[in-house]
Amino acid sequence: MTGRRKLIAGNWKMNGLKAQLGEVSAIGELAAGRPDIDVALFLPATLISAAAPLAGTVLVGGQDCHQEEAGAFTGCISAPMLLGAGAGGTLVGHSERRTYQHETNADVAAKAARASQHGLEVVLCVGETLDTREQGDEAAHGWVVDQLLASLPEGAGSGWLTIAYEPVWAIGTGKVATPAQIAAMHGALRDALVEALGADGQAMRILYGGSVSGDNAADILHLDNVDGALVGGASLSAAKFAPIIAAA
Ligand SMILES: O=C(CO)COP(=O)(O)O
Repeated sequence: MTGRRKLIAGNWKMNGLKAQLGEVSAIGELAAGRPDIDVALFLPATLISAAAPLAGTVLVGGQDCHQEEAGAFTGCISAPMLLGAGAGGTLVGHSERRTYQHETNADVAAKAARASQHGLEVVLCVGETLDTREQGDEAAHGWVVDQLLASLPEGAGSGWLTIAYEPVWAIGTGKVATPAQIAAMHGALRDALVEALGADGQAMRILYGGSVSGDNAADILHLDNVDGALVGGASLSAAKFAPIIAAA
């Protein structure tokens, strides 16, 4: 036993209208049946205030927050706004934001620090592209460890921060990393966290994400140093999310 509670988290990305709120209630019911694990849903900001009262014990979060407290940043959402809408957490550094919004490691660290100042739980995402993976496992480990260390906020702590390893080539592609690839990367990330944070690095959760489904969840969730999953497509419906929660 590691002492780390499993976290099964869904990321709805740019999906979800009010008509889908029934899925949040249904996922809340699934979570009520598993008090031994944590369940979270990272929803579009437009749904947070309506979803929070329906979610039961599920932590409802945003998918990004701006590093500044407030100001002239049209279209952006601040940590206090997420909190005010009823969120208990946020993702930062998802590869889609690193790619399409050009977020840097320094941005990601600043976003995480700001979110934690406001008491939000944070899931910080890292992961390599196919080009990097094709340079070999050692190169991929080194690259992702460097990305993690450069994205870690000041005062990183296992009480509020979770890491998610999401290989970019496995996101939305149906190409899940092999159990051996996942175990090796999570081991490398664990070693880096322990070196950077000591005992707290041992206590910090590391999730896997990338084409997780009911079919592969059990094989992934029982690997050493895999403390849960960050699930995209299969979190959009309670029916598809249920077997992943059951596998935890
Ligand atoms: O990016 C992901 C979760 O943040 C993974 O998405 P998929 O599960 O759809 O591959």
